[in-house]
This record gives sequence, C-alpha cells and structure tokens, in this order.
Amino acid sequence: MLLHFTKMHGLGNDFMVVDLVTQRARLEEAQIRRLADRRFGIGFDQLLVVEPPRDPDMDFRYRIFNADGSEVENCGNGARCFARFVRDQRLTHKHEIRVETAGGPLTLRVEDDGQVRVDMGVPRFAPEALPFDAAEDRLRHALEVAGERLEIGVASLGNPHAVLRVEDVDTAPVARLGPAIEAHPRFPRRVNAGFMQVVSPHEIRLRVYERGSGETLACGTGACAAVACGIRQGLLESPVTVHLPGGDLRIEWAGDDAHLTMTGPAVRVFDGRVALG
Ligand SMILES: N[C@@H](CCC[C@H](N)C(=O)O)C(=O)O
Repeated sequence: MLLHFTKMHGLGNDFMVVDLVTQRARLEEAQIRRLADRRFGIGFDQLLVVEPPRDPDMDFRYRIFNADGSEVENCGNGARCFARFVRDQRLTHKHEIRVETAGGPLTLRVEDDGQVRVDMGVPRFAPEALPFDAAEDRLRHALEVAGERLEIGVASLGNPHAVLRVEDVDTAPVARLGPAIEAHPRFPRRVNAGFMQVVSPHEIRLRVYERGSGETLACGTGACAAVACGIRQGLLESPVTVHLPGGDLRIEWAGDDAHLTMTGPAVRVFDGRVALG
C-alpha cells in the first residue's frame, strides 16, 4: 500500500507525520526503523501519528515513535508540528487543539504569527515519575557514569529527562556521556540526556542526546526539562530563551504546580507517498 506522509521539522528536529484519521495503516517497529533510516528510508528523528481521539473531550490522539521504533510519551517539537499539520490538512479549524498522548493531555495553540504555543502540563520531579532509581525527590542527584560522578537534575514532561549542567555546550562530551546516561541502569525505561550551559537567568544553551534517536538539533521536552530543573535549582527565572543547535524556544514556568508553556516554530518541508513493504 502507498502511505501519504508529510515531512516536517521543529528547529531541525525532524518528523515524518502520518494522518491515520483519513488513512488506514499499521506500522510495526521494524518498519519504523527502516523508514527512519536516512540512507535507505525517508529519514527522521521521530514518527508522529495523528489518530482519532479515544477520549471524547479531546480533538485527536497524538502518538510518537523514536527512530529506533520505540513508542514514547511526549515530543515537544513534534507537538508544535502536530498542531500545524492538523490545521494545514483541514482536520480541524480550531486555534486551540486538545490532544491525548501516552504522557497525558496537551493543549496546543497556533498563534497569528505562525508560532505554536504548547501547554506542556506540570513538570514532575519525583523519581517514580520518570522512573529513576533514587530514594527521594532532590534538586540534584549523584550519578556514576563511565567512572565519573555527575550531578544531574531529573524531570518528567510525560517523558523522562536527565539534565547535566556544563560550562560550555560546544565542548561538552555529549557523544561520550549521552549514550551512557541514556542506558544507565538507574533509568529502567532509559532517559533523554540534556547538557545545559547557563548564560544568564533568562538564557541557556542546550544540547540533547535523545533516547531512541541520538543527538538531535533540538528537543522541545528537553528544553522544558532543563528550564524546569534550572528554575527549581535557583539558576534561572521565567521566561527563559533556550538556544538549541537548530534555533530558539521560549519557555515559561511559574514553578510548583503551574503549567509550563513552550513557544516555537513548526515547519512543513514536503509531502510524499511511500510504499509499505
Ligand atoms: N524530540 C522530542 C522528544 C522525542 C522523544 C524522546 N526521544 C523520548 O524518547 O522521550 C522533543 O522535541 O521533545
């Protein structure tokens, strides 16, 4: 069968977006890995699937698969592309869109200037929310990685994140420590590893080694997690501009039980059809 898809990106974090509201298909893990391959397939960091909602109070169900085929709970850059996609495809005319994800509900708003603002919910820091093997919720946890003792913050934005403060993201050992943190046994469902450089209370630079996809040009939930950990640790103040290799995001969070919001762009690159073997 031929599957229609759209290629999109949020700050260079790129996606294959598939509408399963008007098409029927079942994508297996091995097929997703083949499609994600940048030489033998279409190439993407994540596959985003638009489905009808199961909950009648929601507009859509939004499912996310990493390049390694694993299904995950949330994707921030993907959420902005999702909002742009469902409006471009005329699957909805709403400006404010409610979607169900495996990590909980999200509210997405397409602004008049084309930017998309996402209510990412309340960040959670309790170890069981990730999950992370630790006795208690702390601002910083010690983690032994490859013979080094690191200090990390942890946060869940539906999906799990570890945040490590570094002096300079340009020289941070992302390729060496990223995979070791991702697969660390204290994170039984693996983890996304963020490397954060604090520039000022309202500005950080960030690189993220993503669970299931490797280092990407931007990670929306990673940006939210880094800012949430930074505010909690007293290093940052809302709003915070996050400079990622692919561009900038604006994150706002009033702390505690307040909802965190992320604002940034969503770009449609091309439409295509692919034969599913
Ligand atoms: N690129 C994403 C996050 C995608 C999922 C992540 N790799 C995970 O496994 O949790 C974003 O923009 O948030």
